[in-house]
Amino acid sequence: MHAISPSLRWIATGIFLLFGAFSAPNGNFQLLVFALVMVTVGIPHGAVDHLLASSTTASPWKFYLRYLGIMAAYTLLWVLAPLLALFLFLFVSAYHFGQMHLETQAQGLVQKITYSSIGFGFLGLIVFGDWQASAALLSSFFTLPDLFPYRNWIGVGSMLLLIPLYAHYPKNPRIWLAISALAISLWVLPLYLSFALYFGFWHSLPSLKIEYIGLKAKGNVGDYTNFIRNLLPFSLLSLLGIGILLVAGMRYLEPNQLMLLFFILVSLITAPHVLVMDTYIEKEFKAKRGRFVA
Ligand SMILES: CC1=C(/C=C/C(C)=C/C=C/C(C)=C/C=C/C=C(C)/C=C/C=C(C)/C=C/C2=C(C)CCCC2(C)C)C(C)(C)CCC1
Repeated sequence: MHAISPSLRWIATGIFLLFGAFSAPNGNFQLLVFALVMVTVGIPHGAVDHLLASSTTASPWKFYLRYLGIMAAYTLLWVLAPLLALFLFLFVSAYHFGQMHLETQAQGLVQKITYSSIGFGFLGLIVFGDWQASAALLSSFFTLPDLFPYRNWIGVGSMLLLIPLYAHYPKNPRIWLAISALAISLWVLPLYLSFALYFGFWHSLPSLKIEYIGLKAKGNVGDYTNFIRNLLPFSLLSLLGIGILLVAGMRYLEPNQLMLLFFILVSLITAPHVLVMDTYIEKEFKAKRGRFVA
């Protein structure tokens, strides 16, 4: 996995751009690619959180109670204050995305702001690159201001938020080119392809690589097959839970509302997952300088 994933990311980027060019109007095709990516790498990348946390948590039961407790609290927040829950989801996601690009220790506030800036940069390009689709999704539940006229400026702002990532690699044109190519791809692709490309190949796959290397070094998993076997139980459980709720929702909700429900359900597992990864990265990468996985 270590050797193949960098080139795999670029092959995926090329294929997604071809998909985008030839299938843009076909919403079903986009959704199929999106679903495939979520099922194969998106959801599974969080499914070994219990193994990653095993070195920092005294008892497994404490871990599961805390994990499920955070999910329950976040569900309550969506019910009581949906807008706050959405903003929190965006902030937490941005921090987590940025952190996984740099894999550095968060030395204080500046580093945490750096992570968030990078994450918001990529999220901004994904969400505002196809604002029509994003707005349709969000406005199925929230009242939105008309941001379409500002879309290009927000795109420029998102690129500026990526400056800390460029600055992290002074005089490294190869990495700068990689960041720029990814940013442009995310901006031009339709929403679901853009999100699937970034989340699947630039976040989940590199995260799985980090998880595999770390767990193998500690003897918690064996070869790839054993790692995949460890990913299966909680991936299947989560997919089953999400699947049941989406199928139940199909009776009452419009397609865009269902899609938003999907993101809401993902946000529930995102909250504890980000905490586990934060603790893990802080501990494991103390001595290392970060790197942009290109
Ligand atoms: C271990 C465990 C488990 C499992 C877990 C898992 C499986 C996890 C996963 C995790 C995950 C899987 C995570 C994820 C993350 C994600 C993210 C972070 C995302 C983000 C996104 C966003 C932010 C979006 C945005 C948007 C768009 C794109 C469009 C428009 C709209 C909106 C704005 C929403 C269980 C629970 C069973 C049990 C206990 C233990």
